[in-house]
Amino acid sequence: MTNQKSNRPVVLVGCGRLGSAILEGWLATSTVDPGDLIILTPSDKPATEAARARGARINPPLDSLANARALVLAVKPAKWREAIVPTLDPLPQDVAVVSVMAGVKAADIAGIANRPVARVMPTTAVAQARGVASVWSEDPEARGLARSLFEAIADVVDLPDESVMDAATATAGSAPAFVYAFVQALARAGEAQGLSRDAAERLARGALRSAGAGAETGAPLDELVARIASPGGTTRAGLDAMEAGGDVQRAAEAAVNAAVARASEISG
Ligand SMILES: NC(=O)C1=CN([C@@H]2O[C@H](COP(=O)(O)OP(=O)(O)OC[C@H]3O[C@@H](n4cnc5c(N)ncnc54)[C@H](O)[C@@H]3O)[C@@H](O)[C@H]2O)C=CC1
Ligand SMILES: O=C(O)[C@@H]1CCC=N1
Repeated sequence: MTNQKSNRPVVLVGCGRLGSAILEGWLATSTVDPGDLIILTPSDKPATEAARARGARINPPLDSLANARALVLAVKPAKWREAIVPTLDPLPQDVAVVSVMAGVKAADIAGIANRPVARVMPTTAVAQARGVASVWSEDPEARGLARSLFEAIADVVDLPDESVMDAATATAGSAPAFVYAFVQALARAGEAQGLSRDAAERLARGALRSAGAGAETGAPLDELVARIASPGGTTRAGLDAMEAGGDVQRAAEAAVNAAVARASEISG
């Protein structure tokens, strides 16, 4: 049955840092059969080559898009119009446009694409099938399709309303960078206490990995803290110092609020 939904192509537009990560995750988890994958990209990347070797079509003639079921838009917010316009003529009317772009509103995309739109905000750990992805669409079919593309590579969080997508972008899409920045600050503090730079960075990176392993158990965050912080011990002393001036909460709020504000600027 050639017209079965699952056999219809998925088109990935843009194969940069996030597009490549999504592609790697799909290939690793067989979310999309490589034979059903079309990638539109101006620049070949290692992930694109790996996909080509497994049967994906890279920049085929645009009439190949005629039976597509989803078009995943993974370009920069400033580039999406020029990227999507050439695909609109061949794309079928029932294709879902799945945008992973920060800030760009579904209504703006629908206004040009004239197709159902879903928004997804993943982290790049989708490459290792360990991401998290917020999903929203007012169209139940597009939401379901977006979920199906991400649930094998991410913990999918359904958002009730598009208005919280910018908050989700700050709290997850951007947040691994915030966490890395904090871990880098920890390494610098350890260095200031006498560790070599190399040892401080390896230890801080290992701490991040250890924290990630704890997070993956699903235990509540305050319980994870309590497991490490012995009463009267070193961790409790460190936590008390961190919490005393409210600096950590302030830094988190500053980062999240600035990222949300930037998303609103992008959406215009
Ligand atoms: N990098 C990240 O951690 C995350 C990024 N995002 C979103 O993903 C989108 C892409 O971000 P990155 O991958 O970081 O950027 P990037 O700059 O690494 O990738 C963008 C890609 O789009 C390609 N491109 C440009 N014009 C094109 C066109 N007309 N047709 C097809 N491809 C075209 C470029 O060649 C480039 O490889 C952005 O909208 C961003 O908001 C969302 C969540 C996380
Ligand atoms: O920095 C950005 O704009 C994108 C969106 C979330 C992560 N990277």
